[in-house]
Amino acid sequence: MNFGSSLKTQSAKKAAGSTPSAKAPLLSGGDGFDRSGAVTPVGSAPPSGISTPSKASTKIGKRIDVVTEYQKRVAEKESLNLVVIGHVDAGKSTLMGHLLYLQGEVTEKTIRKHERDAQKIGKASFAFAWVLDETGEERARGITMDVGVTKFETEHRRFTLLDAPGHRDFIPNMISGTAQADVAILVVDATTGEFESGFDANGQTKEHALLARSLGVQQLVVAVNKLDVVGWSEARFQEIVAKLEQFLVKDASFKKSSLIFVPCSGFTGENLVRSVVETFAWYKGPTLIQTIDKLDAPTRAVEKPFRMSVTDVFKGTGGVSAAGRLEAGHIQIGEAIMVMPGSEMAVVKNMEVNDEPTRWAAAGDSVLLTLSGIDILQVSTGSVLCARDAPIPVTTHFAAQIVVFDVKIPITVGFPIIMHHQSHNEPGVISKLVATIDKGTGEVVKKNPRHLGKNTTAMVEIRLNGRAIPLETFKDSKELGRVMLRKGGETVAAGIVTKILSFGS
Ligand SMILES: Nc1nc2c(ncn2[C@@H]2O[C@H](COP(=O)(O)OP(=O)(O)OP(=O)(O)O)[C@@H](O)[C@H]2O)c(=O)[nH]1
Repeated sequence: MNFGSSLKTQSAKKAAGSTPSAKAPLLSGGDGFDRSGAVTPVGSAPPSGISTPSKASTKIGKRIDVVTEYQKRVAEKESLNLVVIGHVDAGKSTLMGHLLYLQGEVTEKTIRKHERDAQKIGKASFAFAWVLDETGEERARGITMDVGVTKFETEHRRFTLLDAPGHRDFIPNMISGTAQADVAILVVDATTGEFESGFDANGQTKEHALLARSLGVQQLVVAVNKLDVVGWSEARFQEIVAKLEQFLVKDASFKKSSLIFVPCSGFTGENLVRSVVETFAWYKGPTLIQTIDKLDAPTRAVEKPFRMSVTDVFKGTGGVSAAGRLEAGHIQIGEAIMVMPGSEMAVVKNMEVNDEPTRWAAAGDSVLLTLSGIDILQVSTGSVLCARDAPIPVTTHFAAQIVVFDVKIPITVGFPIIMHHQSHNEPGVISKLVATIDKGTGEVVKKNPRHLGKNTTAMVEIRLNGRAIPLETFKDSKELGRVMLRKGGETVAAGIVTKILSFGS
């Protein structure tokens, strides 16, 4: 069984660093889910030891009208979750580390220290990447493994930045990170031969772009990076734009109007915040920072029942700390919530959004909650925290509409898969091929097909082999109703959940 990745905010990293063995999956020796069978009926009183909102031991204060507060906050500045994706070594961490430095989020002193330390281990060129690649192993290997989470602001937007790993071994982490994102920067290396190897069948450029689109990312900024290596060549930039645009529009279904190509160098900093190199004068468009400052924030499901998918759990001061993103609804200190699977109750004792203490959070926010009245074994990466009167369904059997990727072997009944959903990845099978569908009209082309080939859209049923996981239909939740199907380290299909066929607890 695999638990997928954990996304770590800076506070989560600090706390997890101080108690490394406290992460739920490690402590539980399994999945961390309660298998005692203890199920609390919806709407009933929480088990003893758990405070209801009115009796909570924590200082609750006045109840906040979160929807009004949220609207005020949005009017001031929109918040967006931004994931940085792309082939291994395309320069994702360097680009974003440099951008954070130029935006004043990282001090000169820190960069100089990274430069000295990186030089000592023969990796001088990684100084900016170390802003985001914080672990010893990531620095020693010169690759991102976990998804680094940090925050920064532009003139009109607040960003939560997710730096995804490019190496194919860490695609589950990349999926987990991208599932949290509203918009993406796809970084490609313009170096001769490097763009091509990232773009070919074994490269991650195409797979990351397809995954991002399938996970709901609609706006994509393509950073055509390392242009310093090719003498700021306009011809090279245009060549890459032409190849990528065709793929992104035709195969990955991005709207042409939602794609923006920005030439730059993450290493020299050219065109991140400003443009100074004379040989680059052919480019008259916006800088990277101007581009992302104009990205649109999606409409958030603030008024739907509360849902938060947990990406990291650790023992914090004063309770169990759960990091993740609010997919829907809102939450405030003192409120009781339900953890699914397991139907365990807990009370929100404290919270942080983007490392700042706060009293409330709403859909779209990356949050760190401190929960009281619950054991760490009952919450794990992949759990969904819910409104206690509207818990998320938990299932091992569901129907989905899928799009088949570039598969070598056609999909047949019994086809084994690893299903990725948020931070979960669970083994299962495609248990039924219901029908093939016309992608354009949605009409059934063929009932009970015997196999599904490349680019087919189809209705299928999926059965998980093990535990039940929290899942919603796409109709109920655009965020929690998407799945990715992988096999042998390759993505074979992406889909949306259309019907839950069995219910667990
Ligand atoms: N010349 C040049 N080198 C760059 C540029 N951007 C990154 N590099 C170098 O490329 C190497 C890889 O950079 P990273 O930022 O670690 O790449 P990454 O895409 O984050 O790598 P993964 O997360 O492991 O996939 C480092 O040696 C960087 O210094 C650039 O714009 N120009």
